[in-house]
Amino acid sequence: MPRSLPNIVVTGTPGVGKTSHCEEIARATGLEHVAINRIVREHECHEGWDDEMQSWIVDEDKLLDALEPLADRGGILLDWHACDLFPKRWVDLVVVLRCDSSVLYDRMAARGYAEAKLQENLDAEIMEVLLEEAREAYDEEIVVELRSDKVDDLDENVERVVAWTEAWKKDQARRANDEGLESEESEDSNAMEDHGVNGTADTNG
Ligand SMILES: Nc1ncnc2c1ncn2[C@@H]1O[C@H](COP(=O)(O)OP(=O)(O)OP(=O)(O)O)[C@@H](O)[C@H]1O
Repeated sequence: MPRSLPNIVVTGTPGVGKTSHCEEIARATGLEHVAINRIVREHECHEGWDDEMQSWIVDEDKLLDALEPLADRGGILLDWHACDLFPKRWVDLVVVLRCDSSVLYDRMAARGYAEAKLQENLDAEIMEVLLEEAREAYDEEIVVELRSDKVDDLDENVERVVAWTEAWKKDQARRANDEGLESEESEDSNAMEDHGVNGTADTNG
């Protein structure tokens, strides 16, 4: 069953602005912000807490099971610092947020991140780990890289995603309409055949 609302993955290194973006996009589009950390906690899709990295050790199978009904329904913003576990069929757009490393350092330091986590995240941002992961997992044309260094970037990015969402919805509605017309046409032609209008079978009988 085709979805009438898109699913969007918003990904990037911790601190790049995924939550801020998802909250604004959700407000502007009505899509549902699905913070994976919350789902992991609420549905217990984990094998415990990693103290050093200050994050859950995620059980991906359980997580995907918990997300599947939402993804099938459509209209969700998946907010997480990884993306390649989400099946391709769920995903219509992947937004990879990028941030200047000194800006990111300041954001993480302000949050009091442990040194190990801070360093690993900075390295990941510099090495473009998330961008690479997204490009390997999904078709090139659905992966967009957006800067998130300043508030103006955030506003601009939200506007772009809102415009994309509107265009996607229109396109999907047009397709559904075209398919509906096609199936009506084929029903009509079957009906005509059934009644011998189009065929030759009945003409002699
Ligand atoms: N484009 C931006 N310009 C200025 N500040 C920003 C921008 N994006 C995010 N911030 C700020 O950076 C901090 C981290 O943002 P946010 O929580 O949205 O990041 P995140 O990627 O969701 O992090 P995490 O993965 O740890 O949840 C917040 O204080 C937020 O206000």
